[in-house]
Amino acid sequence: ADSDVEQLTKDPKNWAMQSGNLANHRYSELKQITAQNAKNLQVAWTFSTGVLRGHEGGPLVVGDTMYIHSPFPNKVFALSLEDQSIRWKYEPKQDPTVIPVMCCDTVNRGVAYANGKIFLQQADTTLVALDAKTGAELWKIKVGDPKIGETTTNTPHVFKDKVLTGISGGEFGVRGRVTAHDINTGKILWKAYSTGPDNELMVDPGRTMTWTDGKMAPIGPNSSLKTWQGDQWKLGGGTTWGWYSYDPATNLVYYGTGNPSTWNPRQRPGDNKWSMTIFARDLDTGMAKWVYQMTPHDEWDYDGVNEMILADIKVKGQPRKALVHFDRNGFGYTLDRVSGELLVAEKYDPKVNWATHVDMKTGRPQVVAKYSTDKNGPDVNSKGICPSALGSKDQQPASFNRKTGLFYVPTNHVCMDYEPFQIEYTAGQPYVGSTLSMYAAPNSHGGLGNFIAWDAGTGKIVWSKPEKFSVWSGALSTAGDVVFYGTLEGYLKAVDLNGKELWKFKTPSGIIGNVHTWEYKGKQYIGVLSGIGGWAGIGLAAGLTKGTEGLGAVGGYKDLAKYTELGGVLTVFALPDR
Ligand SMILES: O=C(O)c1cc(C(=O)O)c2c(n1)C(=O)C(=O)c1cc(C(=O)O)[nH]c1-2
Repeated sequence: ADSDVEQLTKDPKNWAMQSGNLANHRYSELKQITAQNAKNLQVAWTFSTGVLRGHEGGPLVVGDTMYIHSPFPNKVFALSLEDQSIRWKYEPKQDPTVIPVMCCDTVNRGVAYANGKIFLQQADTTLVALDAKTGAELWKIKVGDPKIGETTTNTPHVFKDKVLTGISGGEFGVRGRVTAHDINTGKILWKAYSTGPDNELMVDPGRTMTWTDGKMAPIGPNSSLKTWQGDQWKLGGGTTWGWYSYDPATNLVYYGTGNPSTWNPRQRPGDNKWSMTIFARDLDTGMAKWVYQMTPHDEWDYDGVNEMILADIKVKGQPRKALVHFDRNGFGYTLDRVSGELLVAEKYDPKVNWATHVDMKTGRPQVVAKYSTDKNGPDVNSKGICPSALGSKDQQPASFNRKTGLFYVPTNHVCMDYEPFQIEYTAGQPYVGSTLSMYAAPNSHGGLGNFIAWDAGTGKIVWSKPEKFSVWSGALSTAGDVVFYGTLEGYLKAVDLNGKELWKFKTPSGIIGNVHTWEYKGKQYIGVLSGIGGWAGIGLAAGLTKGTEGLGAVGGYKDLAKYTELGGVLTVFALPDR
């Protein structure tokens, strides 16, 4: 039977999934807080998680209870919304040797809820189900092995009667996959890899389709194996640490795969399928209906895992069941989510220079030779590549506003120098093979970020608001015509539908969490986790100082230390009582 999660997300008083609903909208129908009164927002209450390092994701609200998570050691708190008392607290025991095999800070993107259970995906790859009333463990299962660099950071995704887990470790030669579990027992129902033989990919060579020559065509046999040398696919990456979505009408689940391992592209000739790919799979069987590879043979670390947003919008004048995806590679993609057809692929940061455009017939980006780190070769520093390896956007999810039909997108405005080198694989050791430095996009406003509004039907930027740092926080838009996002300095900001700043508040630490909203006893609240970290904040989070450390992020974001310090705190806002 289906779980209650879909029903719970239909009541805007709840915030029952990390992204608000199955379609990853990050949009709320609540409208007590409006563009007119947002300037009056005040702090209602705060809560410290007691954990330092980066706080991604956000709490869930179901009924009168809030569920708050933390980064490693992955604590979970159930708070009463009545008096903020702690109903229960859960803290798993985990071996801290997992910390050094997490590429981009000890982040966790939050818990999931369904049928009276809380699902937590721990850093050490344990998926645990807790009783939402008591915090008691109901079952747990380990989905990976940190000894070979496998960790988990993404939220578990509950769709219907299943909970889906991903895997991280593209920087350690981990072989990506998605695993579907029974929500009642944790039992594995299917497991689908990103690379390898057809049966392990869970594809049907004759029926799994992809965009070829301006139309959909079957992928054919050995579609992944053919695109790797020897058995390199076994260490091939394509990890699955992003934000998935699900469409009940088609029963398809959508997610993206990350970079191929290693970052030295000369070592892995071929298209490296199906890394950097959007998968559409039948939720019940796990079989792929269609796939689309955004960045064949990646040479820049443009992981394809960013959120898959399902939106019914007009594309070039025609109503479409679309999937919208802001890829790390700097292109905003609009696809038909039923068939997989490519509809729009345009740059959502005008500084993107590694490719001139996406060829709409082949679906392939047209790479500029000067920025090809493979052509330039190992031990050559390819300079001035935009975007940097963090992409024009990383994991920070955008909001789809069902009223305006537009997307509000937190972005990076960062370029890089990238120097690949030969690397040998050693299990559990970094398998990166590149030295990076990062800096604000040259000849622009000097900042490292923009917060933009995007029209996915035409592929055009509607407005762009410059930011000093990358916007590493998930956005929220509401029926009150307000858009919220957090900044790395620590401001929570409210802007109107034209991007005009209405209000801001400096929270205790830099924000990489996602803004969310709920209603309790007739009052609308806005909440956000602060706690600097993630890849952009890794210098502060892990105490690194050398510019090229943190894969180049330490140098790029060194000025953050002038604005903020570590510490995980939830800050909750509301309008004053009249
Ligand atoms: O390839 C991977 O498995 C993997 C995992 C993660 C992660 O799990 O956090 C990140 C990345 N890659 C990555 O490329 C990246 O830019 C990144 C940023 C962050 C973050 O939380 O700020 N995580 C990750």
